[in-house]
Amino acid sequence: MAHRPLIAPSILSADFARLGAEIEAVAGHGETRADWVHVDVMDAHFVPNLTLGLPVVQSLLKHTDLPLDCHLMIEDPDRWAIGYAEAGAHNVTVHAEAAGDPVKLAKDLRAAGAKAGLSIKPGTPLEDHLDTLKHYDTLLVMSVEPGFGGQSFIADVLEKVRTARRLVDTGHLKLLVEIDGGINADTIEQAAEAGVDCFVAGSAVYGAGDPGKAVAALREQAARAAGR
Ligand SMILES: O=C(CO)[C@H](O)[C@H](O)COP(=O)(O)O
Repeated sequence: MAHRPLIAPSILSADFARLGAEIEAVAGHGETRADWVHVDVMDAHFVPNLTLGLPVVQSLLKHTDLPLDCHLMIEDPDRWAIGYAEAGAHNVTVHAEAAGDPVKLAKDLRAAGAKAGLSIKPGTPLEDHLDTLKHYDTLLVMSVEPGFGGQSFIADVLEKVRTARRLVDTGHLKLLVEIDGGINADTIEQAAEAGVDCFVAGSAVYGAGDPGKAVAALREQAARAAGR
């Protein structure tokens, strides 16, 4: 992995009444600028929480030039995901546990101009999806049970990261490995050492006094741990 670590602040931990300003806070210049903004779409069915949907994403896209990394924690993503791609989201990630035909969906998302991601919950084995990973641009490994920010990092999922990393580095796969849940100054190094490319961080960024500085610090820590 030659590129610098990507940091994607999760607006799940932002003030929802000030989303535009909260994204501005990580849209500065240089090291304080986030690489992507992670948008958690939750429907209160696939996960026990309700956040935001396509109309809010459409508004955010008008407000920022940062790439939106839309993580759909919803039932029936086969029906809803394409709208996010058509709206202009950079990545649209669906859950392996929720999608009926995730490979067809990935093809449709790419045809609509987005990067296609597959996400797996902590208890979902990567082995069940190895044959189809070539169809995706990102693999989002959940390191907490999806639904809420501020949970503790589940280190067991790093074995899935290591497996994916090996397959990418040996040329068997071409995707970015992303991790989401419990990423902070105490956990980011082990994730970086395991081979993560993109780190989603909610409370570690929006719970910090200066979200931009938190982005820079996390990126530097990950780069050091990964030897970049
Ligand atoms: O998808 C998520 C939860 O389902 C969030 O993106 C994630 O938990 C980020 O929050 P934190 O960094 O505080 O764990």
